Amino acid sequence: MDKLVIRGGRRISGSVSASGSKNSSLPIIASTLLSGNGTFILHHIPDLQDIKTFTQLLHHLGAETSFSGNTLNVTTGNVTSILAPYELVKKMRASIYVLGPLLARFGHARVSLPGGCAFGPRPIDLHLMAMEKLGARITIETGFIDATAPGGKLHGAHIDFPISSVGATGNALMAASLAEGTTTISNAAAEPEIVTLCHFLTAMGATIRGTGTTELEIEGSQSLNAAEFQNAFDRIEAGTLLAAAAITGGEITVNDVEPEQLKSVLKKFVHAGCTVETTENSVTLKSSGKLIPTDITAKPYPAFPTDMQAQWIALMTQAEGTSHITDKIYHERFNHIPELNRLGANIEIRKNQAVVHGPRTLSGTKVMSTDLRASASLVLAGLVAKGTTEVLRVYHLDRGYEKIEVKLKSLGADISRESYKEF
Ligand SMILES: CC(=O)N[C@H]1[C@@H](OP(=O)(O)OP(=O)(O)OC[C@H]2O[C@@H](n3ccc(=O)[nH]c3=O)[C@H](O)[C@@H]2O)O[C@H](CO)[C@@H](O)[C@@H]1O
Ligand SMILES: C=C(OP(=O)(O)O)C(=O)O
Repeated sequence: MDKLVIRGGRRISGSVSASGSKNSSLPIIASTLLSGNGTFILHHIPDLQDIKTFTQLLHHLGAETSFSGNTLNVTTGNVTSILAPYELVKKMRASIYVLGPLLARFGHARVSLPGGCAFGPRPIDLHLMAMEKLGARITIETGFIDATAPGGKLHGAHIDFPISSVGATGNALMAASLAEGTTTISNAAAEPEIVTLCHFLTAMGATIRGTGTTELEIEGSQSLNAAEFQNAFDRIEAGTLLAAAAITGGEITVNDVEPEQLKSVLKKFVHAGCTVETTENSVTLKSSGKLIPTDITAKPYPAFPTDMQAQWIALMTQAEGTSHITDKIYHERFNHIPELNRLGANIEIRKNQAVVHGPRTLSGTKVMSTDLRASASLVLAGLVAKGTTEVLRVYHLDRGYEKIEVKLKSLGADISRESYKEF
C-alpha cells in the first residue's frame, strides 16, 4: 500500500493546472453506453483510480477502451452484457450511473446494489424512482437491482425530485435522452458536472432544454451517436489546491479553470482574509498570513460544495477564532475530524456541524481516513503541521486527485509517496 509522507512547514507557491473533473468524467463515460455507433474520443479525462474502475466496468459489459495522455477512447458497439457485478460496483458508488444508459439502450439492466459508504447513508431510491417514472419495472433481489423496460423502451415522463441529487439527475438525463417522448425533470441538480453531462449528451445528439437550471426538458432521441468531447476542469481539486496555499501562507495560481464555478468557495477564501484574483481561466490566491474564522454551510450548487467541507475544516484549524462548518447534504461526513484532532486540532462535532477552535499548532503523526476528501483534509493539515505527517491508505486520494504529490511538490511542498505494509 502507498502512503504520503509530508514534512510540514513549507509555503505552497507557484502555478499549476487543474486536472479534468472526476465527477463529470464518470457520467460522461457511462453515457457512452447509450450509443452503439462509432468511437467516442474524450479529452481531459483525469488519470484516476475511479476512471480505471469505470473503464473496467465498461470492459466487463463488452466495450473497448484505450487511455493515453488524458484522452479516453471508448467503443460501445459490442456491448452485450447488461450486468454490473458487485466486485466492481463495490469499489465505486458511481457505478450506479450505468443503470440509466443500459436500461434505455437494451431495455434491461442488472446492477449490484452499491455497498455501504464511509460517510453515512447514501441511498439510491431517487435513481430507482426516476427509472420507474420512465416506465421501468424494478425488483431488488440477492443484492441486485433488476430493471426492465416493458416492450424494451423507456417512455418520457415528469420526474419531480423531492431533494436535489446529482447522481439521480444524471441517471434520469441519460435514460430520458434515449426514451420515447419528452421528459421533464423538476428540482434537477444544477451542479457544473450535470451541466457538462448535458453538453456531452447534446454533442451525442440529445435535445435538452434548461441546461444549468433546476428544470430540465429532454426530448428522447431514437438513437445517439459517438462524439468527441472536452471534459471540464475539476473544481474540487482546484479548491483543494487553493486551500493548500491558504493554509501554508502561500500564493498560488490555478490555471485552466472556470472561476464562475468556484464562486462560492472563492467568496469564502476572501472572507477568510485571502486576496483572490481571477481571469477568464485562472484563479490566483494570496494569503495575508492570517486566517479569519469563516463559517460555511455545504448545500447544493451554487452554494459551498460538500466535497470541499473537509478541506475547509482543515483550513479553519489555523484561523484565529472559532468557525462553524455545517453539512446539509451529508450529515455524517466528518471522518476527518478525529484524525485532525489527533494532529492537534480542536474540533467538536455537533450533529451536522463541526465547530473548529483555532488557531492550533498541529504536529505530524500517522493519520488515515476512509474517504477521499477526508484524506485530502489530512494532506492539507500535514502541509502546515510541525514535523512529519504520514497519510496512510493513499488509495482513497488516488480515487480523486491526479498526481497530487507531484503537483504539491512542484508548488514547494516536501511530500513523497512511499509504499508500506499494513499489519
Ligand atoms: C460521483 C459523484 O459525482 N459524486 C458526487 C455526487 O454524489 P451523489 O450523486 O451520490 O450525491 P447526491 O447529489 O445524489 O446526494 C445528495 C443527497 O441526496 C441524497 N440521496 C441521493 C440519491 C438518492 O437516491 N437518495 C437520496 O436520498 C443523498 O443521501 C444526499 O444527502 O454528489 C455529491 C453531492 O454534491 C458529492 O458529494 C459527490 O462527490
Ligand atoms: C464523495 C465523492 O465521490 P463519490 O460520490 O464517487 O464517492 C467525492 O468526489 O468527494
